Amino acid sequence: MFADTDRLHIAIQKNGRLADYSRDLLRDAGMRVVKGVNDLAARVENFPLDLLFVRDDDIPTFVADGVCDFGIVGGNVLEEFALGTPDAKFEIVSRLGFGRCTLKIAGKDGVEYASPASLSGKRIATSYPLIVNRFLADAGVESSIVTMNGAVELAPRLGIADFICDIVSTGATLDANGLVAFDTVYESEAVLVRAQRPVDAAKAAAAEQMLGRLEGVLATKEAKYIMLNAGSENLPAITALLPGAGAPTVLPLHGRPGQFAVHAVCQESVFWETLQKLKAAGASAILVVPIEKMMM
Ligand SMILES: Nc1ncnc2c1ncn2[C@@H]1O[C@H](COP(=O)(O)OP(=O)(O)OP(=O)(O)O)[C@@H](O)[C@H]1O
Ligand SMILES: O=P(O)(O)OC[C@H]1O[C@H](OP(=O)(O)OP(=O)(O)O)[C@H](O)[C@@H]1O
Ligand SMILES: [Mg+2]
Repeated sequence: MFADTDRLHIAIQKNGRLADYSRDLLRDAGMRVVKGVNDLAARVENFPLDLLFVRDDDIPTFVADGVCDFGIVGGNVLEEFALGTPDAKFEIVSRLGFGRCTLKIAGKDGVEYASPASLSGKRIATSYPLIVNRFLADAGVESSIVTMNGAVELAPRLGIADFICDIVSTGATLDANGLVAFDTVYESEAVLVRAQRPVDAAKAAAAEQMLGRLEGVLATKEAKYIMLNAGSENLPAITALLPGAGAPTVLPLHGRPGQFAVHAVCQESVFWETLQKLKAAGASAILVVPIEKMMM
């Protein structure tokens, strides 16, 4: 299957934080995955695409080496790879809005941290030595880095490091280990990464089609169709409140002079607060409906 050069290949995480989101994204783009010959690869039956299920750490290499045309990987993992492989050829096609987390400097509750200078001469445990190195270099600080592949949060308790730099999302893992976050080193989310190498016209066309669909899926995730009624005097204030909407459609309401229906696609999240503001600005009969598919 891997040798089939007519088909696109995408590497996604086999198990872990990004695995389900990655599969869901491809499914939402209409890719019907059939079970593979083993659990390391699978074929899409209605599109020239094969999926490779791998460890997240291997995804940047697969893409940069051209084994895969695309990959879905945490921005943090890709950044660490890029710092260690400056000649690697790849490009980030889009940020995917899931796998959001932050690399943070943390230490035992009570340890002193005022600024990065507090790390001077200290030991920092991390799985992201190159990102941490850059952070230290930017701050003009010298520390020693202890590289660990996992369970980084244990390092201060084990006495092998004074600080850690690890992934934080809710902060529950830090809490559970008696650690406190002091500083932000890197903000991350999952990204779609693409190999930079020439491909034949058919494959290039398939890649563009896939990207168009993925763009549509990402755009519809937040997007909502909003409908409301309002008097003409309130239209300017109301249209200004619609989040990420282009020019809305404004139609006169039958038998109600001076009253209009406003329809718009909002590209950004529509929160309850927005609806309350719209109502206060004179809107009534406000409806917000999800958009299933969109192609711009
Ligand atoms: N708590 C979290 N919340 C949100 N995103 C996270 C969180 N932890 C990790 N991530 C993101 O998901 C990616 C994968 O995390 P995961 O913990 O599944 O990796 P892993 O254990 O190294 O998996 P693998 O077995 O593939 O090597 C991380 O690189 C990061 O981008
Ligand atoms: O701030 P929190 O919401 O607690 O999330 C942070 C934790 O999540 C990740 O680990 P994960 O749970 O994916 O397990 P892993 O260590 O086996 O990768 C990460 O390595 C942190 O330990
Ligand atoms: Mg990993």
